[in-house]
Amino acid sequence: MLKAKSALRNIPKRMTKLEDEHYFIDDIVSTKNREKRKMYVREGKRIGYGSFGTVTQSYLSNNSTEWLGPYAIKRVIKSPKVESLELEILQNIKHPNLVTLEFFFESQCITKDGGQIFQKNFVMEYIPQTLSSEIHQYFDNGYKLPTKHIKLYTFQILRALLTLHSMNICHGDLKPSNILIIPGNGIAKICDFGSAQRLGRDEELNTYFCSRFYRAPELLLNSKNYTTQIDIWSFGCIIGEMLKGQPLFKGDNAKSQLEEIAKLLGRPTGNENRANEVQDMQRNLHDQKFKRFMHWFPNIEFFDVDFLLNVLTYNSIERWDAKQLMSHEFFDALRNETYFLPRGSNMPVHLPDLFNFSVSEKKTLGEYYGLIVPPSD
Ligand SMILES: Nc1ncnc2c1ncn2[C@@H]1O[C@H](COP(=O)(O)OP(=O)(O)OP(=O)(O)O)[C@@H](O)[C@H]1O
Repeated sequence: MLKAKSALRNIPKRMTKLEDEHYFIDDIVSTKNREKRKMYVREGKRIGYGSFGTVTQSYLSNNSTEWLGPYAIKRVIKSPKVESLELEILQNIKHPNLVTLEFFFESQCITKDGGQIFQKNFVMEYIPQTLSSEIHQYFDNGYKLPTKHIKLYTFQILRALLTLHSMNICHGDLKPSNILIIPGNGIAKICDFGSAQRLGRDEELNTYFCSRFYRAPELLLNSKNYTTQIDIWSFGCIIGEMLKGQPLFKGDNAKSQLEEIAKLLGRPTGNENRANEVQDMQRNLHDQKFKRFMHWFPNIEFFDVDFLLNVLTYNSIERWDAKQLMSHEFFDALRNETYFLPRGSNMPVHLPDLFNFSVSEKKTLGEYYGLIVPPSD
């Protein structure tokens, strides 16, 4: 893996290197019309160096004088056997809350010991901020993320998950650094489909994926029967992080990760029953779990605690899915008021269009559609 990583720093061989800063490729595919064309590529600063590849801020040109961009180019090693689900998702699922792929191309490079590495290059729209950097911007300066912003970004994450999950695809690595945001207009888009999996096939499922702090209890326990609900758990961890300014559960290994989770949720009894839980909660506000949530997340409303309880649930069947969560009172603030105040601004800005659901989204939402859109829509 180390060898591969150092090889990735080289300019790929099938591209003709013209000058230090740009090179020529003769078969770049546009996702708009699937046509192949010749283009120049100029790679700039490195913006991500993940476990699977590199991401650089880049520009493209038809003539090497006028440059289009910036774009983000993610370069990953191409497996000769496995077809890339990452490319399939980026190419085929167009959604306002999934990062847009503009072009892609293949390349190859030579390692120091003379081996050959084949690579895929995804040329995506460039979105300079992540939810992770946004959380830091606030908390490092002694502020909390405004509740409206939390609701705005999380609603869009759920909208993206609704579409992925309706295709039985789990993202598999949801975390704040994989949520790209545009703070000025409140847009959020999920990126990084490198760990995505299509579930429901009879193949042996991998349980070792997803960054530990965001890994669902069923994955920590090595269950082979997990569902797309593992992303909902990660989603809950993201909200927790937006509220607290740091990862909600920070274990050093799977066992201590489960212990951290138990500090908030209590120990799993093996017989969690959501219906009873709600009854208990309504009957007795001093319910232990509810009290712990209130203690961990002071200053949030009753309904917001209820929302979190529905997300951070051991039993993945009782954990609410994307459409149920989108219909929760937690998001009423987005249905009732159409403005928000971007960071560092005192001019309210119109919320992005959150409810312009496509035909297939409406079909997936079914009876929930009426509960999710604002009354006048
Ligand atoms: N379209 C984009 N625009 C701007 N930045 C991006 C874009 N895509 C990815 N990035 C940045 O690059 C980082 C790494 O990208 P990505 O997660 O896709 O790669 P990875 O190798 O799977 O990384 P990791 O192992 O950290 O998940 C992201 O966390 C994000 O900060």
